[in-house]
Amino acid sequence: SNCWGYGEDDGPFFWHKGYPIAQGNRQSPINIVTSETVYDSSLSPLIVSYEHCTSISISNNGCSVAVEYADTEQGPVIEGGPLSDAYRLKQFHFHWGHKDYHGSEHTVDGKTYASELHLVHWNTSKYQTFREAAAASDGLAVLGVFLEAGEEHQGLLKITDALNMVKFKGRTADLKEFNPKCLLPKNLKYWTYPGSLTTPPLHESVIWIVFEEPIEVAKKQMEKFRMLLFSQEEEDEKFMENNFRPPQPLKGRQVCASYN
Ligand SMILES: NS(=O)(=O)c1ccc(C(=O)NCc2c(F)c(F)c(F)c(F)c2F)cc1
Ligand SMILES: [Zn+2]
Repeated sequence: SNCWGYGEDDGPFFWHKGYPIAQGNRQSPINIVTSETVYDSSLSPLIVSYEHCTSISISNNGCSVAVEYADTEQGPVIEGGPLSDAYRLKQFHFHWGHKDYHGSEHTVDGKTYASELHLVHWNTSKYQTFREAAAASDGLAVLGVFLEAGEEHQGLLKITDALNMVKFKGRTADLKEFNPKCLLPKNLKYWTYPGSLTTPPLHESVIWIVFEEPIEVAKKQMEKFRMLLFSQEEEDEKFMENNFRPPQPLKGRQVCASYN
C-alpha cells in the first residue's frame, strides 16, 4: 500500500521526504493567474478522438476512483493543441473536497472548485509503455476539467451510480463502453503549461491542458464521491475526501492560453 496519503501525517507537506522532486521546478498543480497567461496563436485546436472507447473497469485505488481503458492501438487519443505527438487515454480519475467550496487541484485566480477530473494520456508515438512515458519530460498529457455544484450531470450518472460498488480501497467493478467525451465542457478553451503528476512519484512528465469552463454536477453526485473510503473493508472507516494537492510554486513557468 502507499506510504503517502492526504492525512496530517502523510499528506502533501510530507511527500518531499520520500519524493524530493516534490520541490522541483515543474510541479503541479498551480494557481492559474489569468492576467499572466499568454495567448499563444501557434496553439492549434485540441483534437479529441474518443470514438473507440473501450473502458474496462472502475476502481478505488486508495487515493482516488479511476476508470481504466484498454491499451489498444485504436484506443481513444488526443493530439494537436500543445502536443507534437498522439497521446492515448489510459485512465481518468477525480480529486475532491469535504465540501463543495474546495476540492480542485488547480485554482484560477485563487478560486477553488468542488472537484477536478483528470484524463490521463501517454505519448504512444515515442514510448512503448505508460511506465516509460511517465518518466519522460513529454511522456504524459493530462486534461483537467473543473467540476462545480449545479445541475445534475447526465453523463456522469453512470460513474456516480457505480461508486457504491467500489466503496472500499482495492475494489474494482466492470464499467464497459464509457465514453468520457461527455465529461468535457462545451467550450474547449484551455490553458496549458509543463508540470508533473500531482501525486507521488510526482514525475515532471506532464503537459497539462486545463479547460477554463467547468462542468456542472449535482450536489448529490458530489456527495457520492465523499462516501468512498480511503480504507479497506474491516479497517476503521476513513472517508475519501480532500484528496487534492495544493498549488505549487510556478518557478518561472509560462501558462499559455489557447484563446485571446
Ligand atoms: N493526478 S495526476 O497528476 O493526473 C496523476 C496521473 C497518473 C498517475 C499515475 O499513473 N500514478 C501511478 C503510476 C506512476 F506514477 C508511474 F510513474 C508509473 F510508471 C506507473 F505505471 C503508474 F501506474 C498519478 C497522478
Ligand atoms: Zn489527478
